[in-house]
Amino acid sequence: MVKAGIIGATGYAGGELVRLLTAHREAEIVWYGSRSYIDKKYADVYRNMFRIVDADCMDDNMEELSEQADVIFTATPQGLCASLVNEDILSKVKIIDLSADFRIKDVSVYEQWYGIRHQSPQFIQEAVYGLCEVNREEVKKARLVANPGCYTTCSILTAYPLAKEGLIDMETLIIDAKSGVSGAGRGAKVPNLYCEVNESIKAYGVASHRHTPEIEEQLGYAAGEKVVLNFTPHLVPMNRGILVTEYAKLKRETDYEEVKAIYDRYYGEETFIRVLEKGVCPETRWVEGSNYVDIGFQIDPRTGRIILMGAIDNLVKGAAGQAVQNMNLMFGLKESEGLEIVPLFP
Ligand SMILES: NC(=O)C1=CN([C@@H]2O[C@H](COP(=O)(O)OP(=O)(O)OC[C@H]3O[C@@H](n4cnc5c(N)ncnc54)[C@H](OP(=O)(O)O)[C@@H]3O)[C@@H](O)[C@H]2O)C=CC1
Ligand SMILES: CC(=O)N[C@@H](CCC(=O)OP(=O)(O)O)C(=O)O
Repeated sequence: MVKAGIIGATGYAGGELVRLLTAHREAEIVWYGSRSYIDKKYADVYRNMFRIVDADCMDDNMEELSEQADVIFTATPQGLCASLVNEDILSKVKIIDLSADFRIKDVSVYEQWYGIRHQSPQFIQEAVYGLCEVNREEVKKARLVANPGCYTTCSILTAYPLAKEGLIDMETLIIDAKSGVSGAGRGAKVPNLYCEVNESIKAYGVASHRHTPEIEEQLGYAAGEKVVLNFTPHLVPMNRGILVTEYAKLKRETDYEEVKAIYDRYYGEETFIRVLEKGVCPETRWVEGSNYVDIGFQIDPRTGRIILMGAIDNLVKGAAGQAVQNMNLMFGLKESEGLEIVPLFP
């Protein structure tokens, strides 16, 4: 049994980790970390866990937790993991950080976009970017995994095969994304109140969202060139889900069959990536509660562009599900253990 500790178990991403790990046959949770609910019953915070989880919430003492756990998940605000981790801890326990602290290799880019000073830059190079389908072999050997962001997971996986194959002109790539409100976390913020989001859709973080450099860096590795792109997120009145629509000029003439063959070559064997049939567009509702990424595309011969679409559940493949997938890889478990979940409907 893999002993797992969660720092930030009372947040949305941490709560989803609790849900997934509770059903995992090879893992047990030994630490339900919190800041505001220390010594309170976890099931009093999330009542879906009534008679399922009996434990109390604990603090964020990573030193102590590293003596008890084999793996620590940090589902906490930006900067916290970097402020807690040290060599002694990493020599005893593996860490999967759901924040952005170790995702971006250039510390100055991280500090510029996140507006905070990095507390442990010495671990950035070692950290593996935990996009399982792309970095599977590196994840298996890692002791520190940077779990990708929710928008970024969906944006990168949707474009990755075409970027890697050089089929799209990366200078023309534009990513338009929509997210449900749980993407903003559980903390009370006026812009996320019911009356502020219900019956309305808005763009935010225009030309400035912090997922932009993460997407640029990863798609840059795939394309083998520096990538600069427009990424515009939107907040939509639903609980969960991310939908991305990406537009790029094709570098040469192509057709449906060729593009489909590329996607199939990259993702045909992937459990969690479903490339949809011709003419079918991904919808967030068909992946809700699951670790699936649904991908579709359409060539527009009129404009010479291809339009790519991807959908995930931000809390599962966009956060906790991918974190569990990473844990499975790091501990030599079946990659899909605990994640073989059929999406909810309707
Ligand atoms: N929500 C999403 O869809 C996604 C989130 N993420 C990332 O996951 C992380 C968590 O996000 P999310 O769950 O949405 O956020 P929430 O605001 O819902 O939860 C934050 C969690 O961190 C805890 N926490 C806050 N400050 C501290 C602190 N100083 N010390 C210890 N614990 C603290 C909170 O404890 P308490 O509630 O007890 O005060 C809570 O458990 C973030 O880095 C986020 O960027 C990544 C991908 C998707
Ligand atoms: C809807 C919403 O607010 N989404 C969050 C991103 C989700 C996320 O948690 O991403 P990180 O892990 O990179 O922080 C945002 O736009 O900031």
